[in-house]
Amino acid sequence: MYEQSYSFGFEAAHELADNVGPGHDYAHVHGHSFRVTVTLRADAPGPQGWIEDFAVVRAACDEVRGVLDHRFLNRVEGLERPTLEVIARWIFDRLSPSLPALAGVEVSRPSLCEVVRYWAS
Ligand SMILES: Nc1nc2c(c(=O)[nH]1)N=C([C@H](O)[C@H](O)COP(=O)(O)OP(=O)(O)OP(=O)(O)O)CN2
Ligand SMILES: [Zn+2]
Repeated sequence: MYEQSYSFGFEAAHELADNVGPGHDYAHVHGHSFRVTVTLRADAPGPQGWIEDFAVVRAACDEVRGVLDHRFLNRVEGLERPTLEVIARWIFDRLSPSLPALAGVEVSRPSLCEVVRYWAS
């Protein structure tokens, strides 16, 4: 089994007012630095000797980063409730058409030691 990973970061704001009571810290608009790691998996490399060209992975991730970086996530379609869990699944669904070997997406806030992983079952 082979795995290939690529990471990128983005900065964004959000609020989670629907998850908590009024006045709770999460209900106020606030920002985080997010770190994303996407993992591709294959039993064996393809005929070119790789799972996927890193340039292809980077280009797909750049497109996603462009939608998320310096944005208010609640206003991004599909991210109306922007928890790490929802963000991980949103990124997976956005990348999987162009990265067929995509196995999972990890989204973390390194400064808070908080990590969520979504894996295709
Ligand atoms: N399972 C999850 N739990 C929480 C999520 C999440 O996405 N998945 N998100 C949050 C909020 O985004 C919250 O803002 C996270 O911050 P928190 O852990 O409370 O840390 P602080 O904001 O207190 O850290 P600072 O040092 O003040 O930035 C909560 N839970
Ligand atoms: Zn938050």
